[in-house]
Amino acid sequence: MRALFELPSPDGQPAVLASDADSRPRRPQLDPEALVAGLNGPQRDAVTHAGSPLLIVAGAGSGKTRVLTHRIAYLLAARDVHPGQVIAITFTNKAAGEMKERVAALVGNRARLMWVSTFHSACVRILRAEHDHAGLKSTFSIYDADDSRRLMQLVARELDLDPKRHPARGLATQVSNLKNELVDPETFAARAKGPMERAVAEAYTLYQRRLKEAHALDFDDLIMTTVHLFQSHPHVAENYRRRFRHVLVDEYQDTNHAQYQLIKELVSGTEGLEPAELCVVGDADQSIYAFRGATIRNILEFERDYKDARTIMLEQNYRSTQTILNAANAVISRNPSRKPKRLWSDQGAGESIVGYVADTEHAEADWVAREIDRLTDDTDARPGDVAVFYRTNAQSRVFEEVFIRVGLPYKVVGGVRFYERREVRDALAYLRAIVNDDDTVSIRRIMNTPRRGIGDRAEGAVEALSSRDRISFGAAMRRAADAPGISSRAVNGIGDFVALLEGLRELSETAPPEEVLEATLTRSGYLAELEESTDPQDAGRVENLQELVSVAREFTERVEGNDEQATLAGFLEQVALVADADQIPSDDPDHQGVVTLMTLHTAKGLEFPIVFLTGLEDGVFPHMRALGDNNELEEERRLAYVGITRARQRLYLSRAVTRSAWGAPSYNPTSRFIAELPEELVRWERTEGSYTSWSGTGGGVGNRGGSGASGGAARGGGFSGGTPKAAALAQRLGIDGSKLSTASELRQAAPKVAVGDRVNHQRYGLGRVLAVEGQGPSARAQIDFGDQTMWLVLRHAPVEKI
Ligand SMILES: Nc1ncnc2c1ncn2[C@@H]1O[C@H](COP(=O)(O)OP(=O)(O)OP(=O)(O)O)[C@@H](O)[C@H]1O
Ligand SMILES: [Mg+2]
Repeated sequence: MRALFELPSPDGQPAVLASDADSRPRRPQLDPEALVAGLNGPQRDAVTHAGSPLLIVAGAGSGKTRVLTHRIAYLLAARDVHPGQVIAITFTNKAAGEMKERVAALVGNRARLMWVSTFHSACVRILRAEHDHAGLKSTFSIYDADDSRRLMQLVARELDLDPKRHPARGLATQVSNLKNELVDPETFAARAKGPMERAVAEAYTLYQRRLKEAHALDFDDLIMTTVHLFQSHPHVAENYRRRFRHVLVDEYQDTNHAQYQLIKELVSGTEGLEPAELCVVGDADQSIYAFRGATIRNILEFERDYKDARTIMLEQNYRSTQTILNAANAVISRNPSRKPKRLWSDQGAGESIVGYVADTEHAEADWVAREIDRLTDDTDARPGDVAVFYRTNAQSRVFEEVFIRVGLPYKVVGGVRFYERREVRDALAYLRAIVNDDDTVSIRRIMNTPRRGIGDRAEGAVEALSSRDRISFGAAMRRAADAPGISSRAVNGIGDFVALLEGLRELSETAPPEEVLEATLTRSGYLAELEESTDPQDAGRVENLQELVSVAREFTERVEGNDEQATLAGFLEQVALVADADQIPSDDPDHQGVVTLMTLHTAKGLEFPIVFLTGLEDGVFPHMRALGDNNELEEERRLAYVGITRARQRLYLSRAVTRSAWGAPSYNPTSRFIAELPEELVRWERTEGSYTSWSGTGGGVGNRGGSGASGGAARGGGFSGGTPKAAALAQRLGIDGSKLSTASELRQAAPKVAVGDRVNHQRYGLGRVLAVEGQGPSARAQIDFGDQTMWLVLRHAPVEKI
C-alpha cells in the first residue's frame, strides 16, 4: 500500500491514509480544515497567514518544519496556489529530502512540481537554465572544497606566494568568506590594505580567472553568481519572481549574507507585480554555521528588513520529554547573549539521561554498541530508532570498527567520505574532463593517472604553451607538440590521453553515465592497474569504483523513470551536490533498520527516539578551536543544544578519558557542557572515579610531573626521536623537532607560547595565554583555563601549544 497523504488525528499523531494497493496515485482531495486540525493556535496562525512576510521563531522541536510543510499543503488546498509557484529551501540534502517526503505525504504526486531543495541545488538549477545570461557554458563544472583548495594551490604557486604565510587552505577560506559576503575580486582589491590583504586580493582575482577559464564554479559561487545574475539581468530575475509566488525557508538562522540576498531578490516586487509571499522559520539558539558566514542578524532584523512583517512564536515542544528539554534549556541558558526562552513539553519527565565515562574511545564505542543491543533486546526499540552523534567526522571510524565487529548494522550520514576517496575522485575527474574540455583542475588531476609518461615537466610545458598563446589547457594539450621543450614521449602520452577523452566524449553522447564510467575505467587502464596491484587497499578501491558505477546506474534509472534523459552532466551535478557534506538520500528503504552515525552539524532538523551524544570532552566537544574564544564557545553550546534536542525519548551522554590524537593518546578533561547539566537529570552508569588507575603508570590522570617515564608514557605513549609521533609532538609543542633526537629532549624543551595562543595542560585542560613574563628557564605564563586563571612556570608546566 502506498501512503498518499497524512491527516492529523485527534491525538496529534498523523494518521496516514493509503490508496488502494494497485491504483495509480490519485490527486488527494485536500481538506484545508483537516490540514490545520492537529495544530496548536500559533501553528495554525502561521499556516493560514496570508500576505505580509512571516517569521516563525521558536525553539527546537516546536513544529517549525511541520508548519512549513503544512503551510505548503494549505496554499494548494485553500488558496489555489499551483505547486509550480512554490519554492522551499533548506540547508542539507537530507533535510530537503525529508521535507519533500513530508510534503508529498500531504499533497501526493503534485509535490514533484515544486522546488523543494537546498540553496545550492536551487542555484544550480537556475544557473543551468540561464547559463547564457550568466556567461557560463551549460556544462559548467562544480568544484567542491577539495577542488577549490587544489586550484588555490596552483594559484598561490603561480603567484609565488609564500606557503607558510599564505597556505592555500587559508586563502581558500578567506575567498569563501568574501563570496559569502558577496564581495567580488575587484571590490576587495580596491579596499585591500597591507601585504596580507593584498595577497588575498591577488589570489582571489587569479583564482576567479582560473575558474572562469575552466568553466567551473565553486560552491560559494553558485549563490553569488545567481545573486549577481538577478541583479545584472532584471528580466531574468523577473521571470523567477513571476514564477515563485511563495518562498519558504527553513533553518533561516543559518543563512549567510549571500543567501539572504538571494531570498531578497526572489521576493522583491517588480513593476506591476506584488512581492512574493515569504515565510521563514528559524531558531537563533540553533545557529551553527557562523564559520560559513551565517549570521543570526537575518533573524533578529527580519522585521526591519521586511516592512509589515509578522512574527509568530511557538513554545510547545512536541518532540522530547521534559527531562531532555530541561537538559537542553540548562545548557543553552549559559549563553549570555541570547533572548531567554524556555521549551516545555506535555509528555512528562520520561527516562533519565544516562551518562558513561569510558577509558578510551574504543571502550566508549563498545559501550554504545552494548547499550543499543540491550535496548533492542529489552525494549521495542529498533536499530533505526538510534542515532550516534559526534563532533567531527573522523570520530565515526572507531564506531564503525566496533559496529562492524559486533555485527550492528549502521550507516554513516555525511562524511561518508566516499566521494573523497582518491579513486572516486579520479574517476569523477575523468568524467568531468569528458563533459568539460576546459576543466583544467580535473584534466591535470588525471592526465598522468595511470602513468602515461606525462611528467611534471611536460605538464609545465603545456601550461606555458597555454599562457603564451592564451588558450585553455585542454586546447594546449591538443597542440602539445608545439609546447616548448617537451619530450616526444610526453607528446605521445598526451596524444593518447586526448584521444581517450575524445572517444569517451563521443560515447557519452549516446550512452548512459554508467556505461561511460565503465568505459572510462577500462579504456584508461585505471581499473586494470588496480586489479593487478598487490596492495590490499587496491581491492577496496575496485569495490568503491563498482559502487560508483552503481550510483550512476541508480541515477539513470531514476531519471529515466521520470521520462527524462540521463546525461553525464546531470550525473556529475547530482554527485557534486551530494558529495558536499552531509549527504545521503534519506529514502533508501534498506536503511530503515540501521543505526545512524553522523556529526552534530548534520543532525540539525532531524529527530530520533534514542540519541547518543559522544565524545563529550573539552577539546573534542567543545572543539579545541573554540576554547578560550567566547563567540566560538557559544556556537559550540548551540551545537550541544541542537544535539540534545534531537532526542525524543532517551538521551545518552558519554566521554572517553583518553582518546588518540595524531596517533598518540591524549587526555581531555570532561566537557564543560556536562558540568552545565543539573546533576539530578543524569544517571551515571560509570564515572571516572568508579574504576582504578587507567594508565597503569601509578599517577592517574591528574598527576603529571612533566619529567620521567610516567609523564612521557601518559602523553606520548613512549615516543622516540625521529618517529612520526615525535615529529607530531614537536609540531604541537611549536618547536623544531628536527634538531631533537630523543623524547626526553623533546620534553625538556620549554614550549614557546605567546599571548593569545591556545594551549593544552595535562591537568587543567585547554586554555588561552593571557600574559607571558620572563625568559628562558624562568619564563612564566598566565593562562585562562575557563574556570580558573593561573600563572605557570613554563619549564615545569606540562603545557602544549595547540
Ligand atoms: N501540533 C502538533 N501536534 C503533534 N505533533 C507535532 C505538532 N507540531 C509538531 N509536532 C511534531 O513534533 C516534532 C518536531 O517538529 P518539527 O520537526 O517540525 O520541529 P522543528 O521546530 O522544525 O524542530 P527543529 O528546530 O529541531 O528543526 C515532529 O515529530 C512533529 O511531527
Ligand atoms: Mg525543523
